[in-house]
Amino acid sequence: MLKKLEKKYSLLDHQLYLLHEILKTNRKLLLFMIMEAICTVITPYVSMYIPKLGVDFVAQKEDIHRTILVIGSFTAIMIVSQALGNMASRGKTMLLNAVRNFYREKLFCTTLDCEYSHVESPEWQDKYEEAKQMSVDWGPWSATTLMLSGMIKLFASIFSFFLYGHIIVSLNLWILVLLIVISAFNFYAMRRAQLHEQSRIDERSQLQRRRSNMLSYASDSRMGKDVRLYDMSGWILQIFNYYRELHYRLRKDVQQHYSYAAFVEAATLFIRDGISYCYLIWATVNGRISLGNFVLISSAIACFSSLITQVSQSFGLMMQAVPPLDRMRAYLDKTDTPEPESAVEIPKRGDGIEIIFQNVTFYYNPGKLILDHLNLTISNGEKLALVGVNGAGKSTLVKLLCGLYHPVEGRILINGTNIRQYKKEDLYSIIAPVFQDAAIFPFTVAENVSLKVIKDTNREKVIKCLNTVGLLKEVEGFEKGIDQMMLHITQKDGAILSGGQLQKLFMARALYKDTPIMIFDEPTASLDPIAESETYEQFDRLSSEKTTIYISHRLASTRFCDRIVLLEDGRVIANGSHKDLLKNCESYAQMYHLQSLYYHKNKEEVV
Ligand SMILES: Nc1ncnc2c1ncn2[C@@H]1O[C@H](COP(=O)(O)OP(=O)(O)OP(=O)(O)O)[C@@H](O)[C@H]1O
Repeated sequence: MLKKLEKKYSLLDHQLYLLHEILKTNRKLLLFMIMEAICTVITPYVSMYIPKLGVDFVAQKEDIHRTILVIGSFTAIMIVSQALGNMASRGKTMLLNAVRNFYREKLFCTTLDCEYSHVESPEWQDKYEEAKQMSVDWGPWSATTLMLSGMIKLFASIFSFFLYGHIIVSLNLWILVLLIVISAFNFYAMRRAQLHEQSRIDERSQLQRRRSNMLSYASDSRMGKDVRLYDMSGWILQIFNYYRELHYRLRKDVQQHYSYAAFVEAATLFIRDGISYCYLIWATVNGRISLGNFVLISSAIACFSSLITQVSQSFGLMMQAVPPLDRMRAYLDKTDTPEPESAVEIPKRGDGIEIIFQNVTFYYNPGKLILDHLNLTISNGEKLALVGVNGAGKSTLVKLLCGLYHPVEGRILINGTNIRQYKKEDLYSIIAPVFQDAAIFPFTVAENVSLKVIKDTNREKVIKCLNTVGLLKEVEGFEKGIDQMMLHITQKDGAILSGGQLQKLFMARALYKDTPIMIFDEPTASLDPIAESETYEQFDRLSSEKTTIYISHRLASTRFCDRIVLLEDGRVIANGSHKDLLKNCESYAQMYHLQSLYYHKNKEEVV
């Protein structure tokens, strides 16, 4: 899957890709780009002729009116071209910003929609950050901008090459050949420096990411407590300075290569200009060319030389944009598992639900088996508890059921159909999970329960769900009740809930969704054992007809379930009611009695 992110495209392929997108979404930009390129060619070309004409007219004692008219016209053309060029350049800069925003949004939407396994994959996240930062987040140095700006310069340079070349050939073809050969040396030296910079670009972006991560620690509330209480600021600063030093050394090394290129350029400039100007002076003194042409050709030689530098710079910038664009496009290419071609209809309300895990094997990384040929059937309306030590695979099992990951072997069936035969959204629509690490969004309390925009939120239902989980009283205490914004980090008056209250809110969310399958993956860990037990039993009463999976480490809280499944090493090692397991499963009984010693309020509570 990650191999797809390594896909490589050619420079031309990227250029055509960007042009194609611009043609579809941003034609004005294409117009500005063409206009800027044309003006970039015309302005210096016309301005080069003005001194030549001036010298020619003076030498030929031309009529003053004609002189003014001709030179005035050339000057006017130059000014208009310059103005149009500036206008096009400003428009282009604004629209290049729009291009970056367009791709930023595309990357964002791809990430919002991609398979969940990607979201949990650090490699994938890294690739996303890389693609985003280098392609759109670096302003004018972003790959999308570098490529498009480079194209304008290259286009203008190719045209100018023929125009200036034509002027120089009128002096001597060999001077043009000399200029090209010597410029080729420059080009080579510059390319070497650019290739060296490219070879270190991954290292540079990694360092920049690490540095910006370190910077974010200063304002990250999750880290703020530990940073202060464990006196970590000196340590963090030390690491930050270490990255800064590495970054500085890297930049110095890259700069050194550019310095060699600059030295080659200076040396070749001396030889190139020395030979061309000597020949030019010789030709002028011997009457082979006029004084006006001397002025024109000397300007053409100077422009030709800077043209070569410009070509190598634009080429280098475009080449620099290739790897980030490779990553951006590979990221944007659909890498998700395709939806089934002919999806099966999802069970309707009232159809009943039966879940079967059939020989399910799963691992995140080959070599560490998480579920090992697991078989489990959950019948309609059953209340099932999944228990087991940390890392036994309980959360993984429910992630598989939700379709967030897929079994490596075996199948999961809902009402006899492999869940991969259902459309993703359809499957999601029949499951209401509450995970340990659920998130609060910077919306109102009501929206955080319904997870819908306020106009589509059923306020009565929100209030009912909050009441059921025992959170209504707290919410009514907020100034704006269920319309109070949440997250005080992003909202000045954002509501702050305690860990336990947040978990109640997540449960209200699942109740609001009102689906035939409910999953509670330790959402009550922040509640005290008695509150957890009471909450679960209340849920049981409310969701009597639903198929429900409870995950908990507190065995007393799941006693009420129809069946308890004990997971160990990715397999079901015991399976039965609380009483059965106490009688027949030694490890369950041992765990239960150990916990009871801590939790029981009086002797009678321990079975
Ligand atoms: N995204 C992931 N990538 C790689 N390994 C993972 C990932 N998520 C979980 N694991 C590993 O899979 C194993 C099972 O994790 P899982 O969360 O399913 O266990 P659990 O029984 O729910 O544990 P706990 O009771 O601590 O919540 C653990 O060893 C964990 O490190």
